Amino acid sequence: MQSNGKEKSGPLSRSENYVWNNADCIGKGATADVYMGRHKVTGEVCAIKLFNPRESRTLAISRKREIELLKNLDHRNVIKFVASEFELSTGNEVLVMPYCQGGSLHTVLEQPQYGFGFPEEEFLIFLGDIEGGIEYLRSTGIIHRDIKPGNIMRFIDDNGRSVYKLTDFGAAKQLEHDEEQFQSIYGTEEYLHPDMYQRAVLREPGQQYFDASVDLWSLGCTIYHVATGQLPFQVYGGRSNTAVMHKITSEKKSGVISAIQTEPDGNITWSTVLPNTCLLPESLKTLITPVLAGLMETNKSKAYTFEQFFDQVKSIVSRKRIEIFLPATCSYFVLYMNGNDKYSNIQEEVASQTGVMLENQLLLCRDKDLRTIVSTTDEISKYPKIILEGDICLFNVDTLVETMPYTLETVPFPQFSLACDLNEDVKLAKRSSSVAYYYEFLTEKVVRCQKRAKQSVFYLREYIRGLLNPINAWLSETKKLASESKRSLGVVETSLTLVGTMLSVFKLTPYKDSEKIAEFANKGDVANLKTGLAKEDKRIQEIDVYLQVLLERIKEQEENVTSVGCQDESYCVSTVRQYRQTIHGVLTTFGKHKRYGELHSHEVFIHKAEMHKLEESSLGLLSVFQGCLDNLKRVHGEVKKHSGLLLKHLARAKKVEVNMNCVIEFHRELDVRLGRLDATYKEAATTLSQVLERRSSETSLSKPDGNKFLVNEKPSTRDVEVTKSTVQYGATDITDEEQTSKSGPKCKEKIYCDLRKQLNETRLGTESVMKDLSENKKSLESIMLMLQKGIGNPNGIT
Ligand SMILES: Nc1ncnc2c1ncn2[C@@H]1O[C@H](COP(=O)(O)OP(=O)(O)OP(=O)(O)O)[C@@H](O)[C@H]1O
Repeated sequence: MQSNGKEKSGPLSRSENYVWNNADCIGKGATADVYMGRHKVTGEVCAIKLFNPRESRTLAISRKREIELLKNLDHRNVIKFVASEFELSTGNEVLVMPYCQGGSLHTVLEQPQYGFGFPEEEFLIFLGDIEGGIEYLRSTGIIHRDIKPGNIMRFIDDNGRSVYKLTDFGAAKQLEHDEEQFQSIYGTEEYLHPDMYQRAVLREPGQQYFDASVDLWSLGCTIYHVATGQLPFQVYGGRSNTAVMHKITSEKKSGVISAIQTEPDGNITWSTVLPNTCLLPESLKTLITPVLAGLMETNKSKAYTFEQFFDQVKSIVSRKRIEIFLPATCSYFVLYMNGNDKYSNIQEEVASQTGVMLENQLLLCRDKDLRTIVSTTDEISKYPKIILEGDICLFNVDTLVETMPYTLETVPFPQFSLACDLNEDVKLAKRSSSVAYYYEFLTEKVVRCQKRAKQSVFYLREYIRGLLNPINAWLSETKKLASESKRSLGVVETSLTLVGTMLSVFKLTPYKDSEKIAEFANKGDVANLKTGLAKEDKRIQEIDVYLQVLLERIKEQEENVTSVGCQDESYCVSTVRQYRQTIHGVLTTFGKHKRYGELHSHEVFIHKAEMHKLEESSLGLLSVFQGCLDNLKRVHGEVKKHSGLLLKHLARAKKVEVNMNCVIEFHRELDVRLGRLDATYKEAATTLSQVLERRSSETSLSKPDGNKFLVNEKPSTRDVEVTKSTVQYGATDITDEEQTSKSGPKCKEKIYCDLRKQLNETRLGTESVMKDLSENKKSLESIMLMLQKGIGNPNGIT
């Protein structure tokens, strides 16, 4: 029948409070037609289920049961009962429900864009909703008995988000208790438990009683359908091939989640995994596969219980999703982590998904080491949004690892034909449209991977710069620190030498460590520190040269990656989208032609032209996609080269960091030892000062002959040597001989006074040095802090 181009409004039907147009039929089921209607007063849109007037006794029972059950149900994932009324003109009962704009899941899955299943986000919404609905039914003791996409509605909420709702409770049953069994058979072939299939479809005696678990099998088939866009069990010849269908479902091994026969009496391809064309990330597939296997399981001891199903699904949908880009393969992968997992769990999951060992993992969130953003003890649920929303890259710091770009599962377009078979052509156009949607998805992915791959090189470079730039700044600080330390060491050395000499000259035996101090001051630690300081000076020079060369090399590499690959990524995607829309347009035309039934010559001409367009567009789309894929390979090559070089630079940067840490460690140690020397000095100086003071007073009180002191405190030969060679007492050089000759008390008093003055001055000198030292200590601490902040891992190489 050909359209005359005029749309006619159908006759109106009414119930007490609702009105609907008979042309607005939105669905037809075995027992009823469903219309879009409105409330007579409020105008609110609703779905009116008009039950078949010529219903059998069984159908009448099922209608009553559906209405009674629905009245008592109230859950966001179960269709709501609004009213039950009677059509005014016929007296037929109608059930009024909220209108679900998205139609049934069956209609949704029929759309070409879902030809390969739901994308990740929508799939998770569906999974959570169906679990919620079934768990609610279970809590009210109801089994649905006809779970399938046709009985799940897609409601679109105010935010545009899908809410899936179970509907059609015509086959549902209220059980008295959990284990209750029943005999009646309901359900839809493709989703039917094999035992029920045997009775309902094969009409064989088989099992007499069934329990609530039949819903689980149907649920498994439905989830599989949503995840892949196809039924799990497909036999050649479809519904008519009932024997093989029953055979595969009842004889399949545990773990098998799909079985396909493509030729008459042909082999069956069993599979324990989801197909490669499935759009879900590998990690989600891994989580969902055991659930599917547990649901579609005939062996009761291995089959999932409702509780297992609820627990598993709740755990899956509540997981935290972390997307990580892997420049080595130019692909990304997704982690599904528990909220209470920690950083180490991420590392383990990354290792299991990529094979990159824990110690070789460098996880960058943009240009920062992930560990500088989150603490290793933080729970993932507390992670900032930036981490859960992407922009994380994984580098393998083991640069020797060879990598390949990842491969994508391609799907062929169907064979085009000019035979003008209207039924077949619609199928062909529909398949082409699905394939076009699939390539659109892949193109977006490929283009995104190129972009992220280039970004990852940029981020890696910035990360290395982030390590090196502060070192550069610290270097000049450290140089200042080194010269300060040198000065301090000089002053401390002089002070200690002075004190040591005084101790020796005056043979202050009551001061027990005098010998030790003198030796320590003149030969020991100070000398070591001086040598160490000179060595560190040299090391600083070397770091400086190395660092400047490294920064220069990193700069040279800049900009090289951005020039490869698709230059205008959005253009590639929009071109593919345009081709896909054209293909979809052909499907619409072919659908119209099919409805016409037969075509006149001009329409045949149009039909053929459209078929030609279909072929052209498919080829055009494939060529754009192929171009993007080739570009991805080029980008991979460049990224591999550049990230390889940068990772070598990173290893060098880590060496610089280690050397820098040594320098800082040395200064820290120097600081401690100078402090120790100061303490020694102070102790000695105090004792000396006291002794000198005492002697000064004793001398002024004593007789002119003060030899007593000198006899007792004559310096040893070694001390005299030291005194001769190294010490100046103020303006006058004092030697042993001179001391003996200038032995009058006045002279001695003066000497003691001078010495105390000198000591005091030295003491003030060292105090200011110590002040400098404490300043140095502060800048040392701030360098350490910067180092920790900048490098994030003060323990050296990861
Ligand atoms: N609330 C609704 N909003 C929008 N469309 C609806 C709604 N309820 C039902 N439909 C559409 O009507 C179709 C038939 O509805 P329903 O499944 O309730 O009828 P049925 O006769 O019980 O079906 P079955 O053949 O499964 O027994 C659905 O597949 C769906 O496309």
